[in-house]
Amino acid sequence: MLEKQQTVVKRMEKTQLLNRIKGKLIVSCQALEGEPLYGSHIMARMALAADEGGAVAIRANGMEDISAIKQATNLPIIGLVKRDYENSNVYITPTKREVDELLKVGVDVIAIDATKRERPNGESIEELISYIKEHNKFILADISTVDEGLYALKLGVDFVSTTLSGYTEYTKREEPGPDMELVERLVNVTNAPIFAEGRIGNPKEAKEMIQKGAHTVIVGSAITRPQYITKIFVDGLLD
Ligand SMILES: CC(=O)N[C@H](C=O)[C@@H](O)[C@H](O)[C@H](O)COP(=O)(O)O
Repeated sequence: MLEKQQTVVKRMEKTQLLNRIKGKLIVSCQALEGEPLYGSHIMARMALAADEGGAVAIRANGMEDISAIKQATNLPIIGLVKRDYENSNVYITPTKREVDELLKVGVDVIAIDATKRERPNGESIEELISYIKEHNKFILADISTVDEGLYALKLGVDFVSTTLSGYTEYTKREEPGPDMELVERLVNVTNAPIFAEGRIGNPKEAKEMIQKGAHTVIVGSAITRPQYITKIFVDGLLD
């Protein structure tokens, strides 16, 4: 009976979260070592600013940033851990080690690289997803193709995000801007919630993603990376 009740509670929590973010903006507050705004206290202020501006959730990287952000805002957190491994190009929550760190710090959703690429230490996407599900956590699958999204859903992830379109060897593209087509194709083949993420540069593009069927939009650099925003203006003056 207890298991059945837990399932019902999780389903209600998922519905509440989806209703809270539907058609709204999630802000990714991330800065890696070497970026001007690197530092948990800075990312916490970024998250507070995003909250004040009307963001409905925060995407954040690493235990320190997530812990600091949780002090600054009560918004739901999509957590990930970026870590490079020698024998793999997968760096967004690549293994159980990163999942354990997110379980320790506490997040609402765990974001993982769910591309078809080789994972570090021979770990498989199947075992990573079942490990997270054993811990009763919602999963956001960061993908770069429709097939990766469908496969991740088959494995039981809760949501799919177009985060890695243009970043995998087999989806590299020169033109700037978000992958509207990937969102459109995904919403046409599944009813699962599709999050539009990656290179969304302005409110018009964000709105277009929602109109194409994305459940929510996640924007990072265009809001939280001033070095990127400055370059957009500098380049714009040269046009
Ligand atoms: C490719 C990769 O590692 N993307 C990361 C995923 O967590 C973040 O660095 C992005 O900022 C985030 O996905 C939002 O995208 P954009 O910054 O383009 O709005």
